[in-house]
Amino acid sequence: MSDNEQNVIKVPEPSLRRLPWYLSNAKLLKNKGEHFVSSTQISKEINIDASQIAKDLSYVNISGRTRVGYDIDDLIAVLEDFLGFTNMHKAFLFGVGSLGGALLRDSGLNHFGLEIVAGFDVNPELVGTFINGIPIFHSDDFQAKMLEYNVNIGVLTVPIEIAQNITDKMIEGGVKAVWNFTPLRIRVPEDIVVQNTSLYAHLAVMFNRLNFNQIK
Ligand SMILES: NC(=O)c1ccc[n+]([C@@H]2O[C@H](COP(=O)([O-])OP(=O)(O)OC[C@H]3O[C@@H](n4cnc5c(N)ncnc54)[C@H](O)[C@@H]3O)[C@@H](O)[C@H]2O)c1
Repeated sequence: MSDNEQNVIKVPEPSLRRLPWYLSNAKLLKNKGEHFVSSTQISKEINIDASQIAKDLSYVNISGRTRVGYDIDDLIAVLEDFLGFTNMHKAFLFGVGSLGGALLRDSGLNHFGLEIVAGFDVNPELVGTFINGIPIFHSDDFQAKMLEYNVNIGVLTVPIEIAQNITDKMIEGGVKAVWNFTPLRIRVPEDIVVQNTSLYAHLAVMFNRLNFNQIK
């Protein structure tokens, strides 16, 4: 199997969500001077069953050595490559408000393979300015900018009322994946990837567990 084929395997979502944890953990152990890491070691650090870790890592093109485990440098390189963090994926962001502005300021996204190359807004105070070196254009200029930049991801941080409209425009312009931060379940054609992300959903889980622990 070639590396490219390996990368297009449809890995179950729970495994995909865990792989970045293994990556962070491997980096942490490397910084502590370790050269090898086993599933059992990772298991102790992040409290996930060792057999689950071994299964998750079986999706990745790496094999461990009996007793010593995985070479840390290899594990980091293979995970970064598999997760797509080594390829920069260019994106446009729509809605440079509190959340959109914060995402533009977050240089951390670059370490995870996402480079937001431009923001779009309608606010005249924002259009023509830069945040973190990233230019902000008027939404009306989106189509023209699509031809200029090689982008296939759109980050959606506009008010909910216009979320569908902006999504439709993005897709018409050639965007193939939408990272949707709005609470709207946007409708898209089948071949378009949507990732919904909500900080608030995680808060609800935290509050529920907190209340549960308090009455225990
Ligand atoms: N997923 C999360 O965890 C999370 C967290 C915070 C906010 N949100 C959502 O993100 C969205 C933005 O929230 P916010 O607090 O940043 O709002 P905000 O009002 O600060 O920002 C919205 C921005 O969109 C711009 N805008 C309006 N019309 C536009 C258009 N046609 N094209 C491009 N930009 C346009 C506005 O000028 C403004 O700058 C909302 O839908 C909100 O519900 C989600």
